[in-house]
Amino acid sequence: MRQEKYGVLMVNLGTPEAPTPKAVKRYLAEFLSDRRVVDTPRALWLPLLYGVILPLRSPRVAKLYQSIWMAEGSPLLVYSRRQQQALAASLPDVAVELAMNYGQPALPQALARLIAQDITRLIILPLYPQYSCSTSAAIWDAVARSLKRYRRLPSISFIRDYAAHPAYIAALSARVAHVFARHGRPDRLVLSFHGILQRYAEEGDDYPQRCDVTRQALAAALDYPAEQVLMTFQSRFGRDPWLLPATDETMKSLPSQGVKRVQVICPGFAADCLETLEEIQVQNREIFEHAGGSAFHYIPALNDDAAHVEMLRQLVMAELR
Ligand SMILES: C=CC1=C(C)c2cc3[nH]c(cc4nc(cc5[nH]c(cc1n2)c(C)c5CCC(=O)O)C(CCC(=O)O)=C4C)c(C)c3C=C
Ligand SMILES: [Fe+2]
Ligand SMILES: [Fe+2]
Repeated sequence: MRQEKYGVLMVNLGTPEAPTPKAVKRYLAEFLSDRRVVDTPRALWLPLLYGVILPLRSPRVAKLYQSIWMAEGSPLLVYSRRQQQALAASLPDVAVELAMNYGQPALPQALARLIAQDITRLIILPLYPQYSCSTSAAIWDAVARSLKRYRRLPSISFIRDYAAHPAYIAALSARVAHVFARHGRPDRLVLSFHGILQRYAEEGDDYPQRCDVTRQALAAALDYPAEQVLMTFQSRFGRDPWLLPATDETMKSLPSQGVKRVQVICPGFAADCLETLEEIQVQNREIFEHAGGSAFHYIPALNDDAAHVEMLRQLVMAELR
């Protein structure tokens, strides 16, 4: 029997290299050119992207990145690196690489580093707990594209998602229970997930169902009435309908329904980033308070929490058998 050599490729979305309009433009151009993300015909989309969206959006979004930037860099990359280091330490005989699907560290080079170590089994671990065509499948495409240049391929496992994995739910519920203990139980626990186009779900993406699986499992783990755990969708982009209910509209309407105290967690984000630290913790807090809410607590992402790293280790171990 041949000796197996395992390699894990952890992949997240990607983030600009600097909080400047130029770096944000480069990042958005790459990300928003992926057909898995925006599938509008290129002849319509590219003039709009390069002529309107990138020039207007890049300077505005760069300012937002400046407000969350850490001493070591973009939070998404800082936390992802820490996750990679902790996972590598917990799996001593496995090569663990981190890649971003857009920007740095680039996926083709991370994959090349694994292949150079003569791995026989490759485990692709998208850091998206709930599958979506716009994220997880985009990683699948990128890996397949990169592997085209190699003559000898390893065996490959693709971890499609982990929306209801017991260790994921346990890590989330420990995070929430900690905040309950500190601030009391809120009137509603809001789970805000990144949105996608409604049309993608109608065409077969089971992302909203996977988000709901997480919602129900988390409510059960917390022994909390499922109807008091709301699922909302944030970060709307463009004019076509996105999944509903929208996080911002929900925050605007809850206080008038007597919901004055909320706690908000974003279970779809493995690491804190612009979408959680700015859009939720700053913008949505303001919306809620402005509408008459009295207490808004943001519950941080799992980041490099020990329970999160243990969950990632279990996901990988299940593929090693
Ligand atoms: C059509 C556009 C987009 C789709 C579809 C989309 C899906 C999607 N995204 C994430 C996770 C992240 N998105 C992040 C930033 C971000 N997302 C979009 C657009 C779409 N996302 C944009 C334009 C941006 C950049 C910021 C902005 O211009 O508003 C990030 C954060 C990156 C960071 O650097 O901090 C993450 C993470 C998921 C999970 C998802 C579908 C399920
Ligand atoms: Fe996004
Ligand atoms: Fe956003």
